[in-house]
Amino acid sequence: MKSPPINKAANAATRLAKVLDHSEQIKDVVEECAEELSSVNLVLKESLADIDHQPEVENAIEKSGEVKGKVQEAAEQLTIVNQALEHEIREREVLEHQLISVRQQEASARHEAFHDALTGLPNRVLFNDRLEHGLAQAKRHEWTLAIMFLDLDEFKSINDQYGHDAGDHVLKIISKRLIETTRVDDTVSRHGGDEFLYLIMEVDDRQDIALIAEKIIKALQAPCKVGKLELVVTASIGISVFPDDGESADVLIKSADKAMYQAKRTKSGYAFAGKH
Ligand SMILES: Nc1nc2c(ncn2[C@@H]2O[C@H](COP(=O)(O)OP(=O)(O)OP(=O)(O)O)[C@@H](O)[C@H]2O)c(=O)[nH]1
Repeated sequence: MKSPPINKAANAATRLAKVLDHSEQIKDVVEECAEELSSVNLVLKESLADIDHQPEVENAIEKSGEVKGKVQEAAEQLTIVNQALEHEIREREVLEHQLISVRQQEASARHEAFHDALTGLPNRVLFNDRLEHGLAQAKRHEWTLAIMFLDLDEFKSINDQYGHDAGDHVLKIISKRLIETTRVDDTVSRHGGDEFLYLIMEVDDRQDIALIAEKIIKALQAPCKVGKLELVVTASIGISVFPDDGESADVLIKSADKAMYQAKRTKSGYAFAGKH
């Protein structure tokens, strides 16, 4: 599986920390070598003082002293390199945290763009996208789809009698129940106010759709508990069916909206668009 960029960046800092660890070990070895060379040279010099003058041995000791100097210098350079590595690791860690925070902000902005702030349901934009996608699939596989336009009845009176906050609370409870009545492949969205739209994928026939509408109406029947209040909210549902009532998203939504008004007028709970 491909790792996401944040993980890759995090791995980069971890890899760099491993390189630093390795480099620190090498520096320790080099420092140890310099110390050993130094003590060996000291012993050699002391021994040489006791014996006859031997220029080759003196030269060798001098050379060894030079080597010790170089090894010491290498150890110092390694210390500088390791400090730079430590600095780089700290910088990367800061960048990684910034990257994670930017990604989280992006994800939350994306969520906000496609969801309703009050209820968390998909919004109009996401619903339209799912509907377009659903219609394309339905055309390809010759499926029947249903669109339901659900509008709460006299919701204004809840706001008027109990206040806007109570109204918000009711909308959240209703939304939760609507989600619970939705199958995985279906979508329920809030179109603003007290209007909700359903996309029901792959239904068999109108009898099937009617059963779903009845299930939704039943789910809404239970009183909504808002503090000490128990508020009963009913809804009217208009239903349009693809392909019978139209081929485009726009036509299907308008037909469902029209059918919803008919259901509201006749207090029938739900009504199908057209005459079938
Ligand atoms: N609490 C709350 N109320 C909202 C929100 N959005 C819209 N409303 C209110 O919802 C009410 C919808 O009222 P109407 O469109 O007149 O519908 P209704 O009262 O349900 O009447 P019918 O649809 O004819 O049954 C209005 O009072 C809006 O102010 C919201 O986010 N929170």
